[in-house]
Amino acid sequence: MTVFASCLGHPRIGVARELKKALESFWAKKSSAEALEGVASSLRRRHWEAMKSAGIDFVPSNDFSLYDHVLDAAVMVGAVPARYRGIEDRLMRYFAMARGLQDRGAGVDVPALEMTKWFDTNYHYIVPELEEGQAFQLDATKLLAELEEARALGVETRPVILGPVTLLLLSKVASGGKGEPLDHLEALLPVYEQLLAQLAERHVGWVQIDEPCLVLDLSARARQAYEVALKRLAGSVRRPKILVATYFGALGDNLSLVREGGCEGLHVDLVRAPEQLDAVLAGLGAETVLSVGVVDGRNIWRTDLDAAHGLVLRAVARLGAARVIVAPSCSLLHVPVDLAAEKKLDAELKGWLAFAAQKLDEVRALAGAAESEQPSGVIFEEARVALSGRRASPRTRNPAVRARTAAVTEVMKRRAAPFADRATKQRARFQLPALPTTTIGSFPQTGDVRGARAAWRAGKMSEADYQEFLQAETRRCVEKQEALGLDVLVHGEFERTDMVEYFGERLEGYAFTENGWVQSYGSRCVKPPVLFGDVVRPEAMTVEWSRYAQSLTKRPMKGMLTGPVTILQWSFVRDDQPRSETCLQIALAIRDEVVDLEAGGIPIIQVDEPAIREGLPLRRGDWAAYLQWAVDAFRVATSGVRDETQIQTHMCYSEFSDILDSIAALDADVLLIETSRSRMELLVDFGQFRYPNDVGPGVYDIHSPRVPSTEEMVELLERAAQVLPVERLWVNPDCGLKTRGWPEVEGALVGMVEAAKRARARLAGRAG
Ligand SMILES: Nc1nc2c(c(=O)[nH]1)N[C@@H](CNc1ccc(C(=O)N[C@@H](CCC(=O)N[C@@H](CCC(=O)N[C@@H](CCC(=O)O)C(=O)O)C(=O)O)C(=O)O)cc1)CN2
Ligand code: MET
Ligand SMILES: [Zn+2]
Repeated sequence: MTVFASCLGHPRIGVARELKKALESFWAKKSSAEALEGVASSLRRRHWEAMKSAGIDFVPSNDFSLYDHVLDAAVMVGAVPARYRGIEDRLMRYFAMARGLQDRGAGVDVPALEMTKWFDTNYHYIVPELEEGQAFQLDATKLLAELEEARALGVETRPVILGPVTLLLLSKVASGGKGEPLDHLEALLPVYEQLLAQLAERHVGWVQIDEPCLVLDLSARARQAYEVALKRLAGSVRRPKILVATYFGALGDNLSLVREGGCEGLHVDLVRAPEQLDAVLAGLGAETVLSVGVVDGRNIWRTDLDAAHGLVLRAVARLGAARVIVAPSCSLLHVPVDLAAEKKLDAELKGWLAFAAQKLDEVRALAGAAESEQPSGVIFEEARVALSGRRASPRTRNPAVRARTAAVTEVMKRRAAPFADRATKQRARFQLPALPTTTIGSFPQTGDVRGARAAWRAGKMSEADYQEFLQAETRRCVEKQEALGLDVLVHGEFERTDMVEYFGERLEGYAFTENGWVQSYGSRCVKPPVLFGDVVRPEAMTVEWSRYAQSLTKRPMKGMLTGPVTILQWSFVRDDQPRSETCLQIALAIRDEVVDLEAGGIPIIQVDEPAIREGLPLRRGDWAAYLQWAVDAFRVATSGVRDETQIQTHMCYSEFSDILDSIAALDADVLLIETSRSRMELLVDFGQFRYPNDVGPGVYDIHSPRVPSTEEMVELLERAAQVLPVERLWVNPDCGLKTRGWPEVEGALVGMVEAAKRARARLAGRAG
């Protein structure tokens, strides 16, 4: 009997971001739908063949997506809101849901569906929208086409389907609608039953039904939904075998739901939650197959194969080889494609890493060795050598850094004076008008900027020319902001590729990749830097740029840094010590930078923490511990400055009504947050909570090229002024402007400055 190897999902963007390029070229009308489909299909082929030749027995299909797999699932069940239904062309309709569609000539202007974070990852999914009386209808076109496409290549696949309960739990009810998404379960289930029947008709052996919501704290209602849904799926008359896939955490109490459900297989994440193995083995149905996720699908370290093997062996001992499948912990969507594409990483470090291709080899090796007590073979030997090398390496430990984190005191976590006193001094220093205007930091990363950087990297532009180019961009940006009449300026971040990658490149303890791209949303990718050792800041990272920018203007220039929690969250982080420890090391490096900026004459410093909400543990019971160290890290990073130096912070994805006390505990002088898409709903909570410091509620959405009207922005400011004191309000966009073009940015900012003026006049009576 052999143990099978499986993969829950392959990265889809392509090792050279082929999909990104094809999508953007199609959207820019530079290439046809056929060309896009051609690239997509050759990527699918390449990925299937890679998995096949790695010896993976359960190869997924329908894990590919042109934009997002949750959107694919919404389309598959017919959850297409009315405003898109008139769009005839399938592909146009799909992208309209993903990105909105504006065609002035044709008089079409439909906004996109909302987008939000996929669990605690930096991947974003499209939020399905359910209408009142939502009728579902199966549209299995994509799923079946991919199944047959793989078959034509001689690959038999296990299709991946987002499960019905997770689909509903991730959806929202269209605004103005009543009830909650789970109300639609009864209407939705027949679509899944039909789909299963169609797959049975096509002799599909297994399907993978993803139900990651099974690792969350579930309401009674959601538990009941699982009871109903899993039984209904399992009870379908004709269907393939079902593997229920869970990942990103432990099943906990929800395990019984799966057992009662009666599906043939369960996948569990033993990387995030190895401790759940015993409970799962004890609580599994008598014949259920267990897919053990023992290779980390969320990080890039080479697997400790002996430890992973230990877990597999325990499962085999209990269940027998026939009931065990070896797998990565989750879809490989969250890791880069292939380490072999990295030519510049040093050999030692490279030996510590595994990207998707290498992880598949690890899965295969673990499956092959599942029944031997003492696994041997090259890959096990190499893993042992690499791991012991990594454990012993002086590159990962720096005594000075450790001494410094151990010596962090309570005083280092506190500004010298309370906010009220700081605010008085800062007001006297800056003399800003009421409702001061500012931006979040980045200005458009145009083709020119990226092109210059690419040329410089390729050695086609000299260092001096590149620096001069960046200075000219910065100068132009400062001039524009002055002309627009903004009150607090920024330098524009032209020297940065990605905010986190930029800091990773300047800190010791970090490595960075050439091709380590991971999809963030749609065609947008990030290259998370690799944090492998203790973090040291060898020299100032941003001071020269900020000083240069400040030298160009009399208005206050904001220094622009990324906070420790976000740097941690958006990097691939070492797994050999607690994240809290690593975060504190980063915090100290940022603290030094903050202090250097102040010494360099920068009066206001923004320390962004957009990922603080994303890092929140999936289970509520784990929140307090996380929030404690995350808030502490931010405070360590920002408390080294004088009262007169203003600390701002920025957060997008601002669903933090339930962590407002922690947001307040950051004690930033000014908090610039995303609020425009929720029409300031969040601020009501801020008002009720009596959020003590200054707030800049974003007055326009930067995710769309649409230029908002001035009146719209005035209205939002008036709403904000109803719940918070006018004298503590700032005026700013929702987030940075790097993904936008200059024309729309200028249009929007002209309007924003004007909106602030009008709001000042209207609200003058109320300002203290
Ligand atoms: N890390 C991170 N996570 C985040 C965010 C973020 O800003 N950073 N924002 C939120 C939303 N997520 C986002 C993720 C990515 C991008 C984004 O714009 N990514 C860029 C890549 C940015 C980058 O690193 N670009 C490099 C490489 C650019 C490139 O492709 N160069 C071309 C040539 C340049 C040209 O001529 O176009 C090439 O090498 O072929 C650079 O600027 O140098 C993209 O996909 O397009 C935006 C938002 C949440 N998560
Ligand atoms: C994703 S938050 C971005 C903050 C950063 N300062 C910027 O403007 O781009
Ligand atoms: Zn942001």
